[in-house]
Amino acid sequence: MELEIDLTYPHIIRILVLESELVTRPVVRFQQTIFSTLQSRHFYFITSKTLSELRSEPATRAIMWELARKWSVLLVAVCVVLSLGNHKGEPGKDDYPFLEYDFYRDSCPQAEKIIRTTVRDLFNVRPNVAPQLLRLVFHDCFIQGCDASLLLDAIDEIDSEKDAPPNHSLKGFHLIHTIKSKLEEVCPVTVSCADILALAAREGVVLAGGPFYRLKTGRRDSKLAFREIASYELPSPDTSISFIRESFSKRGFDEREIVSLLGAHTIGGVHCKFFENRLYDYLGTGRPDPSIEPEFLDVMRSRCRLKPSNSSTVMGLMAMNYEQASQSSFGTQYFQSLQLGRGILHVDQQLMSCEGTRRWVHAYAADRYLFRKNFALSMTKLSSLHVLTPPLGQIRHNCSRIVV
Ligand code: HEM
Ligand SMILES: [Ca+2]
Repeated sequence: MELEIDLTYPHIIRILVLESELVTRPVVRFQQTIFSTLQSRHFYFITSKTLSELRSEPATRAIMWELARKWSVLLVAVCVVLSLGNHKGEPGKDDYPFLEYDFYRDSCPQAEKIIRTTVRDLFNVRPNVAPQLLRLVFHDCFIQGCDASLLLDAIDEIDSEKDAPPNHSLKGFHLIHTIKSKLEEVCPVTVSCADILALAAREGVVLAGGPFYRLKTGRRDSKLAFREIASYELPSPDTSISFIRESFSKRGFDEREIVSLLGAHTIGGVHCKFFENRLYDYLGTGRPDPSIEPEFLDVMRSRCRLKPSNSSTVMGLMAMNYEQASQSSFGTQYFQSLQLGRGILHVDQQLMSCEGTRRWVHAYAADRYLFRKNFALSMTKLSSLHVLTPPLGQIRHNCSRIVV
């Protein structure tokens, strides 16, 4: 067994115990801490806490004690909490076998760093890059997989997905372009746009207070775009819960994962046009959606007045800024709002309308670690859907055009 610690992110301690031979010598040194004999089982912990925060938490202390007792491991720093043991859906080393960790280690060793620092710089100027990137990766991966098909412009044979109605309100394409231009300067035609999208969105999540998740790389870019499929397969904000369940389950997501992914709606903004009908004329009744809590209905109506039409007004999905959407509230506040009938989009509030999803809303509202863990796992899965690997696909030079 081997212990690997990655300190790429200063505020994140990632500890990965890989299955292999039992090692009885000290294997790693971290802040004067020696980790020694470890046995059996595969662990993957992600923590977004600092060492002192970890030490002060009773839950963490209990886990450290449990580990120390069971495996005679001396742990001074460890691990909140992807729960102990292998959880269903937890990424193992054999998941997504066509991709690799650090795929560009030889061909472009600076790639991940360039992506990280560029997103950080952009975020420091305009924090709304984080939700923009996150939404882009969802809209790309949901349609024919994570292949950057979404980024192609309508030229020649390409029927651009950008022209599909559900994609009209997407923003942030220029961010991918900026990152790609920097990468082209150092490693021309090497790093795929699909990898840039996945890694940049992950960066955005971390910057917006969400959890870090590990991503393999090696995705290739598609030579096609799928406007028509995007038009009817991307869920509308007025979708029923049964359609959501069906379309996500076709892509391998269960209710636990669906509810966690919708936690992305903690950050970013929404145009009034996407929920106006709930405020004034729900399903043609001339009345508001009865599931909206009355006080919240007044607030939303005051922000999105019907006349003169205000449908281009944007309000925060959770009406909060990035300081508020910090680690403590990323997700939690979204789920607590749903419990109170304060979901903004119909699709959000729908999570409370059936038992299968409602129980996860309650679970995530009560336990932010559970949410962060499941969100991280679901994002890893979303970011690896139906990837293209050789001999399929290509590496584009410009993310909005195929190489001919
Ligand atoms: C049932 C599925 C979903 C529907 C119907 C839906 C719909 C929407 C709509 C209508 C908006 C507002 C767009 C605007 O006004 O410009 C939005 C925003 C957003 N969505 Fe979703 N969404 C869904 C799932 C997801 C998932 C799975 C993610 C990510 C994992 C996601 C991430 C976001 C983000 C981050 C924003 C804010 C974008 C920004 O501020 O630029 N959504 N979504
Ligand atoms: Ca795609």
